[in-house]
Amino acid sequence: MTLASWREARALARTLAGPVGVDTVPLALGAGRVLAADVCSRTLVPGFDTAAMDGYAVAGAGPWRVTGRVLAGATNPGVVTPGTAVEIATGAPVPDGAEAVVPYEDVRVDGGLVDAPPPRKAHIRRAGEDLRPGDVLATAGRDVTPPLLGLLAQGGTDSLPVRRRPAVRLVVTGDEVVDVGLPGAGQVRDALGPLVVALTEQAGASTPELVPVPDDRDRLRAAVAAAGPDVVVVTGSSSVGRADHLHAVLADLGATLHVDGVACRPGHPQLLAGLPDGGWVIGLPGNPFAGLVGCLTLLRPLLDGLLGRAEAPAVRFPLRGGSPPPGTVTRLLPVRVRDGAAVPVSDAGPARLRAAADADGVAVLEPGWEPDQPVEFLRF
Ligand SMILES: Nc1nc2c(c(=O)[nH]1)N[C@H]1C(S)=C(S)[C@@H](COP(=O)(O)OP(=O)(O)OC[C@H]3O[C@@H](n4cnc5c(N)ncnc54)[C@H](O)[C@@H]3O)O[C@H]1N2
Ligand code: MOO
Repeated sequence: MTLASWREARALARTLAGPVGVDTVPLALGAGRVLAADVCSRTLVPGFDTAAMDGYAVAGAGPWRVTGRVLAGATNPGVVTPGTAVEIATGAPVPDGAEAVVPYEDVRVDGGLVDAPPPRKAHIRRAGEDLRPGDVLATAGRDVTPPLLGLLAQGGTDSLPVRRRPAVRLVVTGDEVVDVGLPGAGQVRDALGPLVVALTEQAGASTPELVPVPDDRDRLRAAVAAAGPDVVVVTGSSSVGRADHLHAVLADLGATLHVDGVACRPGHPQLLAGLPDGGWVIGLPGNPFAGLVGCLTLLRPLLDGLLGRAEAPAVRFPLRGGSPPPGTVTRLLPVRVRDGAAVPVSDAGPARLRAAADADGVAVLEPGWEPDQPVEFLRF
């Protein structure tokens, strides 16, 4: 199989998987989920003509005789006629006939009369000026954000149709990999476990089940084949070394390789395969920054597809620095975003995470990119 270009690999990961099923959750638990259907307003907002200031609801020109008071929550705000006013609170329904609310700061009070120059602004929010029944508030595929939750509440929503969180198993391979404390002779601390778990949760999937596996073909096969998850992510074991068993295991399981190596630096030994039972397998290179690149290239787009997430337009910045990638290779470069430009963070070897940890995301330098051209930016 020839190496896929970075963009082809990413597009394939995005489009191969159809969306998972739908959960219905209470509105308050909707943040961070992906909408599975359009949501419409069920009501007028504001629900009634509403005072936007504390002051006096008036009709005609002043002075006005004050005939009453109406506070928020009132159900019968009464009436004003030319020459009369009702004292009113922000959020209260305005009396029939009111043409404007004059804020306290603008009136002179003289006995039972208030006076002010002709109001220049009505300070009345009209019924339905924000939302009307049937207005589409959010479309399927949108991420539910805190402000969207507030808007949906205004529109009378109580529960939300969202995509089920995809289930992920994270298989961390390597005889030398330890998951706590300080590594002993020949050992290395697992850097990909925490990184992939966090990235998976951030993408909207369930917290992955983490399965450490030694460099053993049978143990790896069992961990990949065990039923349950939508996606199995395997770290390490993706290359051609004697202890790299993932290709052999995928062949044993009758998997279809959709991506087997990507023309990018770092992270070329990454793969995406489909299991006969419909599950997906992603192989990430063991070198930690290369593994992170694999997450951005294959894992995050695959989860986006499973979640039915609408594709966000690419974010591009001019790049201050960086050198063109060789030939048909795409280079992924940790960058900070400063003053509208992407600035490389130096010293980003495939095994090193320092630059990525100090960066806001990666810049994508595609084949043919030349200095000072804009680059796509992928935020962490
Ligand atoms: N003959 C070739 N050798 C290698 C090639 C190649 O094309 N031909 N590619 C190199 C590249 S590039 C990478 S990346 C690695 C990928 O190897 P694997 O995915 O098989 O991973 P390992 O060999 O198991 O480990 C590589 C490296 O990363 C360390 N590692 C592994 N897992 C973790 C972890 N969870 N946390 C932190 N560090 C980890 C491991 O100890 C090794 O140092 O292959 C190259 N070789
Ligand atoms: O590309 Mo490897 O994935 O450099 O570390």
